[in-house]
Amino acid sequence: MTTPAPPVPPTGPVEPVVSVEPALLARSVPPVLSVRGLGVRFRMRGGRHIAAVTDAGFDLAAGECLALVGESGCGKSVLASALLGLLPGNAQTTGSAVLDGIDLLAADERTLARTVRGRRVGLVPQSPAAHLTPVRTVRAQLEETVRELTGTRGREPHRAAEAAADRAAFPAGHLDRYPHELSGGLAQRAATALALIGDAPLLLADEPTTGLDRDLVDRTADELRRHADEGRALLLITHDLAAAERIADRVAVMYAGRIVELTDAQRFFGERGPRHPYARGLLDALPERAFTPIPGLPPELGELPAGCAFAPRCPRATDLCATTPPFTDGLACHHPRESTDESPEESPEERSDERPDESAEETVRA
Ligand SMILES: Nc1ncnc2c1ncn2[C@@H]1O[C@H](COP(=O)(O)OP(=O)(O)OP(=O)(O)O)[C@@H](O)[C@H]1O
Repeated sequence: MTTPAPPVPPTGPVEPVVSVEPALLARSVPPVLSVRGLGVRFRMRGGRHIAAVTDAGFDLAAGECLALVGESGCGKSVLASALLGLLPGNAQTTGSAVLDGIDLLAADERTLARTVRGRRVGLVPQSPAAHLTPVRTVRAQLEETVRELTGTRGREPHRAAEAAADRAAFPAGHLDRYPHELSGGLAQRAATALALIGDAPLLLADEPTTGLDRDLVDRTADELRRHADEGRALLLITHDLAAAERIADRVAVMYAGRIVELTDAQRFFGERGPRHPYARGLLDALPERAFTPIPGLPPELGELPAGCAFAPRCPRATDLCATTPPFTDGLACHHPRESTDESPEESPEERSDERPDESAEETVRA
């Protein structure tokens, strides 16, 4: 049985901690993580394949938060699992993901277990209850992780465990509880504390704010942002666009296994907005914006249509969309929108004439 979440001390209004500077700074230093042409396919019975991730590429620098957003089932968690070497046996990967000189896709299990997970890459998992060891208290798990990662003994693991719990807004009074005695929100915070404890240079946070109320969402998001501000890289996988807006420097939008747009968070959430019609649709679907859902459903990843997978739902689709748009200038779309561009009838040539010079923006593919 789970116990209800205890009252958490009010944190008061917290100012958003996002700024443009980290993104600009991030691009001037070598990336912590460099992903190129990442693909994950699952072999299924009868020779079928599910293309969960296709040709994903991005760099992530120290001090930077990249939010990976997109509808359920588009491949976000599979991408994170690939980076940690946690894919099931029926998965095949292509491409590379280099962190600190190690290609995470090619590394053997021993390397991943001993030098990557927890030490170089911390994970806030999507299902914290499954991630926590059921027969150990939260404190025991935190202290054990400190001992394992740092080799410290004596009082230090005790101190570090309590500090990590505090950073993740996990109440000290609950540290001696077992996972089954925690609410979903508390289990989430315990898993966040575990992920923060190793101070890994790369933190993957897969839906870290699920099950939290808005105050705790903000507090957790700000703690993750602080992790980045201290010089680490943060990949935030989330449905929560408000959390992404609060802390992300850049936003990568995924649709049917592909990153279709990668842009500055300021542009994405600001007046200019994203250029991909799907990314626009995600924002327009928000209750605080137009509250207009995107018509239709995403395709089955085992039966992707030829060309642009979003075309069947896209108001701007033309015959050209039967071919896969290349990913250039942070975008994979034959008919992108600009902030001043409201007319779907306008020709792509006319629109490209109006396009502002974005040569400074990162091109994802190598
Ligand atoms: N072991 C597996 N075998 C076959 N298909 C899988 C396997 N694991 C995941 N998939 C498929 O890969 C696709 C992407 O799943 P993924 O969990 O990455 O989506 P997501 O974007 O993280 O969604 P959500 O936001 O709901 O977590 C889904 O269609 C899922 O069914």
